[in-house]
Formats: sequence, C-alpha cells, structure tokens
Amino acid sequence: MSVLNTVPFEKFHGTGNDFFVVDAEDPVPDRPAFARAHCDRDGGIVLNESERVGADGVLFLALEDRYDPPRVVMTLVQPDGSVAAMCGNGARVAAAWAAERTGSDQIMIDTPAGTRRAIVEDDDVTVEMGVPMFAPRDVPADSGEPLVETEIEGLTVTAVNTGVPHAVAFVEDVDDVDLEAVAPAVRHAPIFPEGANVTLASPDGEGGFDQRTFERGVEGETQSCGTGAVAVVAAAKRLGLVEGDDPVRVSPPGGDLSVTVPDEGSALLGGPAVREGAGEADTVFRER
Ligand SMILES: N[C@H](CCC[C@H](N)C(=O)O)C(=O)O
Repeated sequence: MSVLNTVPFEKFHGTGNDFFVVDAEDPVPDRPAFARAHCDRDGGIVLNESERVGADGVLFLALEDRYDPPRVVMTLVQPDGSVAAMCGNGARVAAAWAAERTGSDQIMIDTPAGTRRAIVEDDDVTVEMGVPMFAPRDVPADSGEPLVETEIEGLTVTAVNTGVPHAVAFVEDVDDVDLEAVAPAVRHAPIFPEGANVTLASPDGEGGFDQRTFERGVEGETQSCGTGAVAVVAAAKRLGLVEGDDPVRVSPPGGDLSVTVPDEGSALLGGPAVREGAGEADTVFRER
C-alpha cells in the first residue's frame, strides 16, 4: 500500500459504537480503502486515550453551515468498504460533530435513507429515524408477506427496515445466544437480497429490552446499534410486546438508548455521543 498524505480525523462513539470522523473537505481519494485499513480491529488506528484499535466505520461529514438549521451530509463507510444507507449512532455522532462546529442545537442530517433532524443537548443527541418499514419491498425481503416471527436459519425473526434492514429475534436472554455462531447464516440468508443486520432482544423486566446486534459491513457484533435499537421497539410493537407512544429503554452492551416508536410518524433515537480524541491518518492511496 502506498501512502500519499495524511488527513486529520476525530474519534467519537455513541454507546460504544465507534467511528472515525473525517471532514469531507479533506481529500481522501479512496474512501473504502481508507475505511478498510484504519477500522481494522487488529492493525487499524489506535488513539492514546482509547484502548480500542480500529472502529466500526468512518463517517465522512460535509458541513453546509449556510443553512438554518445547519445541514451535514453523512456518508458512513464500513470496515468492509461498503456504504450504509443509515446509521443511528453515526447520525448522533454526526450531529454532535456539527453542533460543536456551528453552535446550533439543531442539525439536519442528509443520509442515503433520507433527511433526519437531530436535537443536541450537551452530550445527549436525539435523532428522528423515520417510520420503520415492514413491507417486503422496503426491507428488502424476497417474500410475498412481511416476515413476522418467521423461521430463518434457526432464528425466529421479524424483519424491519429502520434505515437499514434488521432481522430481529426475541429470545429469553440475549447473553445465552452465541451470536457470532448463529448470525452469519441469517445475515446472508437468500431471502434478504441486500443482506440483513441480525438483532437479538430480550425483555429486561423493567419495560425495556436488552439488545445485541451482529452488523452487516462490520461482519461482527458491535457494542451498540441505533437502527437495531429502533428495530427492536418497532418489532416489539408489531408483536404486541409494547404498546403506546412512550420512550422505551433499549440496552446494548455499550450503554442505554431511548427509543420512541409512535403509532404514527417518525421514530426517535436518543442517547450519548462522546468525543474520544483526534489524530492524523494516512490517506491510503492504493492497496496491493
Ligand atoms: N451501527 C449502525 C448501523 C450501521 C448499518 C450497517 N451495519 C448496515 O446496515 O450495513 C447504527 O447505529 O444504526
């Protein structure tokens, strides 16, 4: 691999879902190569302040601060080089990054899945996540009917798109499942033409849910997944496990998220977005 240059980056995480943030004004000629090299959990970037090597993705953010509220165009390039249409925790990080630069507590985030409004209150960011979609063509799923408690590769899943596709399985205890063993077959099941993130949930006994997600693009479990948290509550409502419009606590391994899925209108995702530090990263020009 030959290196031409370096670009400044910052590192953020939202409940443990961690990202390098690069200002889109700084040229990175090959974004997938950059993400593959630097997100690697073995050989990627490590900040002094942080013990984790690599990250769950790179957020390339283009700030358009002449608008009111300011807009930011968010492109998430994942560790395998793919671009995700949406990322709940990434959107919260993008809003925190843009709020820091503009002083505005409202940010509009343009994503391939649509424009999302975010509200920033100190370290806490709440993002509109759109209306969860169960129709097979929206997931997408190769099926005549919505997949609701459908047996797929050994898991009983409900499929929903919350910006990206999730196959949600409710189990007794998320920690009793060997996620790395069971998830890949579901993630690659032919019924999902674009693949699916695989999300497990179990009631936490206090009206909320514990969550674990195996992510497409990361091809492994992450500490937190925001679209997955919204998918858990959307699927729970569909199955009658949750009623009403109140916020529901969803707890992935990396912390607590607040999810609202109203009977009508956009879902909301709230939780912390934290800046870990900054550095300079090689611009990966070419991989051999
Ligand atoms: N971690 C993200 C999801 C990234 C999406 C992705 N893994 C895919 O669908 O390919 C989140 O907080 O929502």
